[in-house]
This record gives sequence, C-alpha cells and structure tokens, in this order.
Amino acid sequence: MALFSKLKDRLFKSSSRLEEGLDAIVTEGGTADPAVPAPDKPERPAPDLPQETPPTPEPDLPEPAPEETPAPEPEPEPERTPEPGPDLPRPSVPPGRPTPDLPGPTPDEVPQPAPDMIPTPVREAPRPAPTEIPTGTPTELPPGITSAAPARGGLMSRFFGGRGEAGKADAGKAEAGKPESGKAASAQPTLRRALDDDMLERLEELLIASDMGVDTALRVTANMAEGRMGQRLSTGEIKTLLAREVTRIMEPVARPMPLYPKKPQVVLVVGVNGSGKTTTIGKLASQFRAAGKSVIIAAGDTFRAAAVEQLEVWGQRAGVPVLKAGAGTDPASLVFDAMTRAEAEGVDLLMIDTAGRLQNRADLMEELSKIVRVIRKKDPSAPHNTLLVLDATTGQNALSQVETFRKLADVSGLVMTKLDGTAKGGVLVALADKFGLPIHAIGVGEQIDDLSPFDPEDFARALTGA
Ligand SMILES: Nc1nc2c(ncn2[C@@H]2O[C@H](COP(=O)(O)OP(=O)(O)OP(=O)(O)O)[C@@H](O)[C@H]2O)c(=O)[nH]1
Repeated sequence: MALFSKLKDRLFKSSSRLEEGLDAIVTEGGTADPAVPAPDKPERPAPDLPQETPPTPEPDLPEPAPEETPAPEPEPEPERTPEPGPDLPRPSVPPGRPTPDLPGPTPDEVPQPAPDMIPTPVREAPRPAPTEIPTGTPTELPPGITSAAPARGGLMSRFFGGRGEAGKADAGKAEAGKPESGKAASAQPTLRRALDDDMLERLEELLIASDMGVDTALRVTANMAEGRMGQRLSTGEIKTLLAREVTRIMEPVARPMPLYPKKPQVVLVVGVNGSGKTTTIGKLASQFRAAGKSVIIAAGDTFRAAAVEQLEVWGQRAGVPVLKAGAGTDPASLVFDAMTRAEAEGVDLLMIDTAGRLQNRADLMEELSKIVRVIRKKDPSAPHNTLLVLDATTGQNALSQVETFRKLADVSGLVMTKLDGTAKGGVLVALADKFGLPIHAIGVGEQIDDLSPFDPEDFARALTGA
C-alpha cells in the first residue's frame, strides 16, 4: 500500500479534530457572506490571506449568481491545490528533498568534505539539509522497500488519496451549510467570522488541545492574526493560514539523517519503552540495505529476551545480521564487541538498539551514558547519529523526553513514530518550535515500509486539513 496514502489516511485524525474545532469557531460567531448579485467578484472577503492558496475560492462569494449567470465558476476551484511549488509534485525522485532521505547515498556521494571529519563537526554545523545527504539514494531506496508502492507520492497525495471517504464526508458537511469545502459550497453561502480577540482565544485553545503546546500555540495564532484583525475569515482561509504557519515552523527541522563516509557509521537509537525503537531500526535497516549499504544491528537491550527476539525478527525482515549477547550481559560490553566486528568487517552502518528507559530511571540513564563512553573509546567521533525515537501518541510528554535524552546522549535527530492513529500530531510542531532538532523520519504504521521522510508542507496540510 502506498506509504503516503496510508499516512494521509491516518493523520486525518489530527486534521479532523482541528477541522471540527475550526468549523465550530467560525459557525459560532460567523455569518454568511452577503449575496452579491451583480458584478463579478470585486470583493472577496479576505483577499489578503490565502493569497497563493485561495482555499475558499469562488464558490462562496458569487452566491446569488447561480442561476442568472450560468457560469458560477468565476474561477474553478482547482486552484485549491496550494502546492506552492516544489514539494508536492515529487515523483519518485523528489526534486529538492531526497525522499528516502533516511538511508543514504553511497559513501562517495556524501557531500561531507573530508571523510574523517565526519561526525560531530557536521552535526553541529547545520547541515545543508537534504541535499548534502545522499542524493542518489532516493532512487535506490524506495525500490527495495516499497516494492508495493514504488511511486509513492507526496504526503498530501497519500492523505487525500486515503481520505477518500473522509473527504466526501467533508463535502457533505460543507453542503450542510458549514464552511466551504470546494465545490460543495457553491450552493451554500460561505460562513465567515471577523477575527477578534475571542476568536483568537478559541484558536489558541484549539491548538493547545491538539498538543501544540501553549507557547507554540500563542506564537502561531499571533502570527496568523498579524495584520488581519477585523477581517472576515472562513474556515478554509483559517486552515490555510494555519498550515502556512506550521510549515514555517517545521521547514527548518525537516532534514534527512545524514550519512558520513566513516565506516562504520554508528547510529545509536534511544527512547523510552515502547516508543518504537526496534521497529524503527528494522525499517531503517531495510532502507539502508535497499540503498546498497551493509548494516549490522546490535541488540543493546540485553535484559529483555523478548526485545532481542523482536529485533532478530526485524533483522531477518531487513536482511541484516543482529548481534546479541547473553541475557544480563552489560550492554556496553556488547556494544564494544559490535564496534569491533563492524570495524573488522568494514560495514557501512552499525545500528545500536538500546533498552527503553524512562527519564526518571537514573540507573538506566547512567547505563546509556556508559554505552556512549564505550562507543567513543572505539571511535571518538561516534556515535555519528543519536536518534531519539518518540511516540507521537504521548503528546506533550515528548517534550520532557527530548530534554532528558538530550542531556545524556547528545541527541542529533528525532524519529516520530505512530503518527498514524493519533490526534496529537501537533506535538511535532511544539518540538520543532522548542528544540529545533532535525526530524529525520516519521513512523506511520507497523510495516517495514511504514517509515517516511518528513515533509513539512505535507504534514502541515494534513494536520490542519487545509
Ligand atoms: N501504529 C504504529 N505502531 C508502531 C509504529 N512504530 C512502532 N509501532 C509499534 O509500537 C510497539 C512498540 O514498538 P517497539 O519497536 O517494540 O518499541 P521499542 O521502543 O523498541 O520498545 P522497548 O523495547 O520496550 O523499549 C510495537 O507494537 C510496534 O509495532 C508506528 O509508526 N505506527
């Protein structure tokens, strides 16, 4: 099944909640646009807002005209596809951003200057984004992974595609006199409400309820309101403005996991229990393999036999060997052995799974620090990537997880799992706004191909329903 359509289908939970809230806000204090009989369309409510994305195009305005003017389409609505540009229409090999950003290119194409200065330096210097990474990768990755979904479209296409039923439901809602939604609104007047303090407050509450966090919600609404107080806005216009703000916040953090020429490139994966570390390692390993990389996985959770077994299953799926140690073995010792073997075999990537640990378990956190110390003993520049895996369904708690793991393990990037099936996608916005850590990928399901590069615009539109 197409990766993006699945994500879209699932993220709909978030957008539907926001949509309902926005509908309620506008409906509450809004009024229908007055019927403008004569002239074409000189007015148009809030012209300034959704500029490029005239979300609530024509349908609403030219209300009265329907019959008299056979052409109720001052302008077709197709313009609704906001695609400002590059992102969406990405075929299999995304233009700007290397889709499968995750895995990577071939050591050679790695942009990094010197093979040696790999790790740290690069991480600290804001990597030139997706580009520096593995450009060629895109192509090689998908094939292997998404055999069933070779032509994965943009996140949005996946959303809309998978939202077939939901989309129709929306149209029905618009038909019922609710805020517009494409052509369905053509027969109904569009509701608009003047932007005032009360409306802003409601918006803030709505965003906070979607796990965006207080600070971020306030910032977002303030930006949306700037220069627009008193303007009459429809739900569609508000969504467009909101999506724009979310995109603005997310764009700087949408960065694929960088690959370095160093062998092995050590990828340490951390997170609390059940956040999706093992699953993510399996998915990533599969993508790296598909990109032609040699990979070894180290089962660093030596205390839970079930955890090791699960990792072995993922290793088999991905076609990657899993190194394990006897139950109760010091994980740091296993990691040391894994580093030795990875070096001896010259593998491209060593992915280290770690036991899930809660931020308040000092002993486990100390264990993690020890693992990092041992890794550095073998290679001072490692770990080259420390991925913190966060479960999107935990909402605001993800913020404190980032704070804690960052101190202990020098987190270099995030992977947000379980974005499917949650209405709390807004927490990503809060994370991006507060920490600015790169979001390398998002998990949208339990299958091996359910890991997607993070696309800010697609995400914003999916989240807001714009
Ligand atoms: N729906 C959904 N489920 C996911 C996703 N990622 C992981 N899961 C599920 O989440 C559960 C926990 O995933 P694991 O990979 O075992 O998590 P973990 O962090 O390794 O867990 P511990 O070993 O207990 O620390 C499993 O049932 C996974 O199938 C995702 O993106 N979407």
